[in-house]
Amino acid sequence: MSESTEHPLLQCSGLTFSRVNRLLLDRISLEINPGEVVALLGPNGAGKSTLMRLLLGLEDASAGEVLVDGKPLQDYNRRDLATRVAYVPQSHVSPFPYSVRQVVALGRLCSTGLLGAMRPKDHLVIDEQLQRLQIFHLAERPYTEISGGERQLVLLARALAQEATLLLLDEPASALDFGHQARLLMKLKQLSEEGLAVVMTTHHPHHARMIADRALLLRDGQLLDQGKPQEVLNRSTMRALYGISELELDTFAAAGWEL
Ligand SMILES: Nc1ncnc2c1ncn2[C@@H]1O[C@H](COP(=O)(O)OP(=O)(O)OP(=O)(O)O)[C@@H](O)[C@H]1O
Repeated sequence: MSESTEHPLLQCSGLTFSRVNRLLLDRISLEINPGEVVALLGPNGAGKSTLMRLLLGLEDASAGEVLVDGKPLQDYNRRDLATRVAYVPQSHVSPFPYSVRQVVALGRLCSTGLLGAMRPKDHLVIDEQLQRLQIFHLAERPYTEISGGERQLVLLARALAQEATLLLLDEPASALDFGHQARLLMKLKQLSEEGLAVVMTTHHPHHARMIADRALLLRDGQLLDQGKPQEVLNRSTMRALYGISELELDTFAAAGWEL
C-alpha cells in the first residue's frame, strides 16, 4: 500500500513573533489546502501583515514553524519558494520607471532564473495575466505613472505570472473601484476553482462572505475564531473583533449591509 504524500500547501503551528518586546503574534496555528479561499480579517494593527510576512519567511518567528508542502520554510531557497508561494504586498511603489510589462515579467524570474533569457512561454504567460486582469492596455506605461488601483492589479498579475500554487494577498482590493473589486473577487474565486489556494487579508467582511471558504479572525495577534464566513462573521464577532457597537452595526444594516 502506498503511503499518502499529500500535505497542506501551507501549515503553521505555534507561530509566535515579538518585536521590541511586544508580542505581535501569539501561537498561531493554521493550514491552507489546495483550492481554498481564506480571508484574514482583523482590526488595524491586529498582525495580519506580520503573519503574512512570517508565512513568507520575510521575518523570523520567535517560536513555532511554517511548513510549505510539508517541508520547513527555511529549507527552501527563494526561487523554489517563489514557484509555490506568490505574494502581493499591501502597497508597493517602485522607484524605477519600469514598464508595467517589465514589472509583470519579474514574476517569471523564478522560472527563468536571474540571468535566464525569456522564452516564448514566458511572454505568453505575461500576456495572459495582463489580459486576465484587463490591464493589457497599460503594458507599456511606466509603473510609476499609473494609479494605486492599477498598481494593485499589476502586482497581482506579477504574482499570477509566478504560477505558484498559493497566493498570499495583503488587502488586494483596498485601492480598487467597485467594478474592479467585483472582478478581482470573481477572478480569485475562479483561480481557486482551478486548484490554487488564496489567502487574502481584507477589511471587508462582505468580500469574505462573497468568496471565502473560511474566515480567520485575528485580534491582538491571536486567532479569535475561524470557520465558514456565513457562520463566524456575525454581529457578535464583529463587535468582539472591531469593538463596533450595535448602533453602528445598525447603520450598516439600514444601508443593506446586514451581517
Ligand atoms: N516595523 C515595525 N516595528 C515595530 N512594530 C511594528 C512594525 N511594523 C508593524 N508593527 C506593529 O505590529 C503590529 C501589527 O502590525 P501589522 O501591520 O501586522 O497589522 P495589520 O493587522 O496588518 O494592520 P492593518 O490592517 O492596519 O494593515 C502593529 O501594532 C504595528 O504597530
